[in-house]
Amino acid sequence: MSLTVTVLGATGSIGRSTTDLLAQHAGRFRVGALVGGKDAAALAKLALEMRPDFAALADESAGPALAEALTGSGIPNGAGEDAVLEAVAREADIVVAAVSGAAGLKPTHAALRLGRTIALANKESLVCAGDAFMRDAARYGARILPVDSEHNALAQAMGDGRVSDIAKMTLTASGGPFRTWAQERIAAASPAEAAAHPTWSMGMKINIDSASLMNKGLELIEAHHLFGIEAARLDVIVHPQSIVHGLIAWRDGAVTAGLAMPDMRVPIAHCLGLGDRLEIARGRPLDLATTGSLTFEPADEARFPCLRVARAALAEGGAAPTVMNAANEIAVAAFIRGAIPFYGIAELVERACERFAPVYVRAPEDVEEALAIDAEVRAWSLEAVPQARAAG
Ligand SMILES: NC(=O)C1=CN([C@@H]2O[C@H](COP(=O)(O)OP(=O)(O)OC[C@H]3O[C@@H](n4cnc5c(N)ncnc54)[C@H](OP(=O)(O)O)[C@@H]3O)[C@@H](O)[C@H]2O)C=CC1
Ligand SMILES: CC(=O)[C@@H](O)[C@H](O)COP(=O)(O)O
Ligand SMILES: [Mn+2]
Repeated sequence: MSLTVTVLGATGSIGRSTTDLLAQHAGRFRVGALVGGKDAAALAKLALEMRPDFAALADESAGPALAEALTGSGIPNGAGEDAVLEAVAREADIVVAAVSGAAGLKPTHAALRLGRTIALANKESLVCAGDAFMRDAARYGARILPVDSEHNALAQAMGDGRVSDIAKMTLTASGGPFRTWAQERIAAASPAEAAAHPTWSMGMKINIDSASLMNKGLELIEAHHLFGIEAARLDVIVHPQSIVHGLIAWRDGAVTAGLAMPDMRVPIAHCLGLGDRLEIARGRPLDLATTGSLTFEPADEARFPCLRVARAALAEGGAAPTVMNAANEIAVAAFIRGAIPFYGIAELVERACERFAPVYVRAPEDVEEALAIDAEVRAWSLEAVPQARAAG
């Protein structure tokens, strides 16, 4: 019997890698709902290829374009928040959560409340509302499978080991496009330069996060929630080849690691396989002899202050990660549209963390509270953008 897979963020980078795998293994999977943000043409094209049970866009105003593009196809569709929730409510064995940003939290949490198996790429859900999210996953019997390459590699490296036996869990970072750049050059970097990731093909927001190393900061917080491990036993190391994705040093000195070519279909296939290993057509097998050297170096928090800010938010706990994530999303969007320089991102995020630290001390009790804090910090950060520009 085939498994039904719903994809949130279907038209994005992770969404496309997922539907590529679903198409390759059409006998094993059927497509439940496909959900996108606002790109009606892209979702309609994908829906015509994949024949889902339902297609939905978050942006209500894009609904008529989607409906028109799917006229005569027989594919039910809709737009707006209710349509997205209707998509989530459709029967599914696996929900791939691949919306970008905290916008993914509500639909992913709705799937979680239905007790679904969730292949989670949307790390911002965990950064925004990690405690409540993981608590509700347990409460509603939802299984969370990590898609993020480092966390998936770490889950595989864990085997049946115990978290209490871990001495150190290390996430690798490619170092991003500015790994070897001097601080002055980074300060003047353009959005196009920041988006030129050296090893992975990804969406715009995560590309900028990788360039600032905020992505690795988000991932430390993600690992804390996924594995239930505290900050003191979490580490980051720069590994420019992106072949080793995560390492676990055990208390007896043994180290297990997860390796693969930098292709997101590998961790996605691991999640979709639910214990079976799926073949990936057109995948490049890892060949260490031709790869040559695997190199490692420490992360430089002076040139990449976002990593320092994220570590501080993780150490502080409470609502600090919620605040940090919201400010970062506004700052990244401001950088992309040219409103602030690259280091304006770290500056704005740090100011937001300082501003809100005394206001929100404890962790959000539920997802609704997390989203309320998120909205308040976004509004404040938007107001602060011109000041950040002057300061930068
Ligand atoms: N790309 C990668 O290799 C990796 C990504 N991740 C994580 O996965 C997530 C997705 O990343 P990526 O695929 O790169 O992002 P993309 O920007 O490529 O895709 C984002 C997707 O989300 C959709 N979307 C945007 N806003 C909404 C909304 N409000 N409701 C529903 N859908 C929405 C977009 O639709 P539309 O285009 O119509 O707006 C698009 O389908 C992120 O959290 C990222 O950190 C983690 C590891 C690796
Ligand atoms: C593919 C993936 O998992 C990304 O999150 C990746 O980690 C980004 O590369 P960086 O290591 O440069 O952040
Ligand atoms: Mn990652």
